[in-house]
Amino acid sequence: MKGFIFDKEQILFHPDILNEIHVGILICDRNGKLLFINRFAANIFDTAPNDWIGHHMTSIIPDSVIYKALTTKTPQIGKHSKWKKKNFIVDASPIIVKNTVIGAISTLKDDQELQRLTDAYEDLKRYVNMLEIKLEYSTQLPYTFSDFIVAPDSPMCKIIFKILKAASTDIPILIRGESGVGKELIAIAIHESSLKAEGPFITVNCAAIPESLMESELFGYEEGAFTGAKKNGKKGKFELAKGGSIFLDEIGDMNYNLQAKLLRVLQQKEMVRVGGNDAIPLDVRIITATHQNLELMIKEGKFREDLYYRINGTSFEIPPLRARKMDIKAIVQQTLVELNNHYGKRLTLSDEAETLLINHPLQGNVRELKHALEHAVIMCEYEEIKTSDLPITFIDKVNDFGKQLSTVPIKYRVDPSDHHEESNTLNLNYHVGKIEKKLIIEALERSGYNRSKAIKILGISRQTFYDRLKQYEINL
Ligand SMILES: Nc1ncnc2c1ncn2[C@@H]1O[C@H](COP(=O)(O)OP(=O)(O)OP(=O)(O)O)[C@@H](O)[C@H]1O
Repeated sequence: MKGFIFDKEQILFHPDILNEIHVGILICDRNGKLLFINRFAANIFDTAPNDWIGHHMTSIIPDSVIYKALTTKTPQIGKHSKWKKKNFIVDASPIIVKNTVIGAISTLKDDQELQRLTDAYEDLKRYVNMLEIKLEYSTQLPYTFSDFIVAPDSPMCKIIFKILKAASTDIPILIRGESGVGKELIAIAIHESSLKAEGPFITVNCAAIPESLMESELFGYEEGAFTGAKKNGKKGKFELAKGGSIFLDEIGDMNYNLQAKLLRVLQQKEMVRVGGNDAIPLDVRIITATHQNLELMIKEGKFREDLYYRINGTSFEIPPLRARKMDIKAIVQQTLVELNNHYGKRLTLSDEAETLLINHPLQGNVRELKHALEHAVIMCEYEEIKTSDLPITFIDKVNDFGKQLSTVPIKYRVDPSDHHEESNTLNLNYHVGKIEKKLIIEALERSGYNRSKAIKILGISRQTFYDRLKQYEINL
């Protein structure tokens, strides 16, 4: 036990009680002599406690707040104070017994500590805010849609409720909408809230699988069905999805002849493996998606009308992200929290960057938005994401889209020629590489990061495409 004489009384306590806390404490007597200083305060003042105890406050800290509280007999709250370039906040109060001031006490908080606490508080507030948003619509939306971020006042909420009604039946569902709006995410949620939730969820991207392989991919094959066929044959996606759901993504890209085979399978509720004879019963929920106008394709003779009616028990159109700006905000907010956690950062978004995101055409929808944000989080070197941290091509698109947009100041546009490294070189590979990379990124963005479409746009083979992604470190 240690202590001090206070107003002729010996006061004893264990010093750790006041030394372990992250707030400085000073106590002085009725004459202004320092009686006690805890470790935190001593650190702020860069002194050893014993060097100061017994000295008059005015001799150690001229204009000290504690002395002012003592002499004016009035509490001094939230006073900013400075000591050798260190800023801190001081609260001080006289100690009054039986109407007589017998001393004073003050607390000191390091301004940096205050900053740290404010930052932590802001982080926590953002997190709570995000949880509140989640909670608000999670009371309305079922857990199966927990990954699907929507604002509480989003038009998507109504659509989701309708989807859920359909999900609980066996009816085939067609999901429509631009690339990247979340059709696959919705298909997963439909499966999870369906009667077949316990079974597998199998995805087939009808645009990505070469036509020649599609039939065996879907329906499987028997041993010896064709050259290169595996021993014992192979199960198709429909067989793999048994008891669960099959999600036929980009159904509009399915070859016309195969459409007829698919229709037969759906009508007869059974299928036969390529090169086989035995009928295998079909026990799957059918969910399809497309970004194409199937009705127009039917008129143009590119999509079978009978298949259209078979897959379209009911259909839902997911609006593009630019048509539901409240969702952009909600997605940005939550994605930033997730990215900060992932990259160990504590970044916030500047107003300019937020304005740009909200006014962006976002042709690649949520996928494009998330990619742009991740790029910005990785590139950002300070505490706030600026417009210039977003990908150049992304900024260019908003400028092209809305030249009238006064909200995106021209100063935020980054000119690629600003990067002078090696710009004087005539090395052909260097320049060809730069152009190739730019074209690949452009194709990816135009296709809403749909690889198959990007490959088509670029007119290169899948292998070359993936080789280039690796070579230019383009992460998808
Ligand atoms: N509302 C949302 N909340 C959170 N993430 C979303 C949302 N919508 C889409 N995403 C994310 O955006 C990306 C694209 O979503 P998804 O693949 O489901 O879109 P899609 O419409 O099926 O695209 P495509 O037609 O190109 O296949 C995924 O990473 C998905 O998780």
